[in-house]
Amino acid sequence: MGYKTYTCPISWDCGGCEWLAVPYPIQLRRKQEQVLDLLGDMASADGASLEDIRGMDEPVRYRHKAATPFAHARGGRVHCGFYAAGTHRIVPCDECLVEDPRARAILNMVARVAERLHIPPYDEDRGTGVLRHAVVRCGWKTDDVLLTLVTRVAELRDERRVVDELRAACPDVTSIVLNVNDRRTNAILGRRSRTLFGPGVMHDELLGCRFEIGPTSFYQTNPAQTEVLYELALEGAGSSGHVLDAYCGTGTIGICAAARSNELQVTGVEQVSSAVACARRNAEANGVADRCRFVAADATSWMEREGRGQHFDTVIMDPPRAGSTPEFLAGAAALRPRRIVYVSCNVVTQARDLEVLRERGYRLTRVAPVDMFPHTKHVESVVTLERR
Ligand SMILES: C[S@@+](CC[C@H](N)C(=O)[O-])C[C@H]1O[C@@H](n2cnc3c(N)ncnc32)[C@H](O)[C@@H]1O
Repeated sequence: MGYKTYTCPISWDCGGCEWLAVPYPIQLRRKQEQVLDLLGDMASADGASLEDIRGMDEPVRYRHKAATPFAHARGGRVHCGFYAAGTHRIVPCDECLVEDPRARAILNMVARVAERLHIPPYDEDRGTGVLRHAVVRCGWKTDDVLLTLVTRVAELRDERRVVDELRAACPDVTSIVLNVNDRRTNAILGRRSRTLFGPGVMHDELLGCRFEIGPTSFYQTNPAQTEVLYELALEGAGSSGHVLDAYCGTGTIGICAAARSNELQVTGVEQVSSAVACARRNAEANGVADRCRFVAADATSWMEREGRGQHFDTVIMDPPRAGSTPEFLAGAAALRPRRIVYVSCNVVTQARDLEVLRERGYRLTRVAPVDMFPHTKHVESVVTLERR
């Protein structure tokens, strides 16, 4: 790919791809250095290998999830796009370099339909209006496109017509869900969802397994690199024994592991109950339900209440950016699994948590950075630890 850079007409305003002007090989080098700074001392003290970051061949169109806020504009227009960096000013966008090309056109079309049908955008200062956000999830290996409309109210006026217009304007959309968020919050999604059209979920495939993903379930936004990330986690999981898949979302890592080896049994723990329901259906769909069990619980409470009495050969953990808790980490180490595989989207919190595991008898054996978000400063890393 050499040292070419990519251009985007709104890159100065949008703030989404803060490293767009930096050639991709240099972005990768910077991310590698970031991981080296944070984990290098631990890795060399433990004799672990710090591998080269795994990047993308062509770092464009990788985001299979896209979202937009909505706001009033002059003359009854509805604005949508990205928030300008550090503000809530909306920068319109016709086409985004890093998104699945279908996604932005659909989001813009939602704004046009809202204008035509006089659906008022949400006013975050006053807490009034209806349409807050729209989120599009596009399948990578499937043609599924799930559109979620996030509204302040539980019912849309003229709901049938809204759906008909959206379907006519966006024939790629295979499902439409209404998600209600009536809280004064920056969080996009609310807790209640209702299907307006189609199955209300999308499907995708990772490492040969098929997954159902609900509108409020976590699903990695870069599926191509997710396969790279999961391969690393599965190598750490081994091919037999009992695996704990903590912070499991819709069960993707554990199910891929179970599908690969009949000798593996999986327990997954996830706090979003609708994601756990998806995980159970996903285990059925992939023929591994007899060896996979999914529990809806806070990972720390589960570890303190139920985990303690169980035997696990491997713990895979993939917590959110804030990382895990000292209690979960202490509990995981007390189970004395042979290996712990820590998948992280925030190496700062990962480094903090790894220190706890090292103090409790584990040593790093492998550090493998992965670039899931080209043109941003974010880096993921998969760290494998073994009991000393
Ligand atoms: C980074 S995602 C990983 C999900 C999954 N491993 C995957 O690759 O799709 C983190 C997951 O942890 C869940 N989560 C966040 N806090 C949690 C907690 N305290 N207990 C259990 N799950 C939690 C989130 O809902 C999310 O599904």
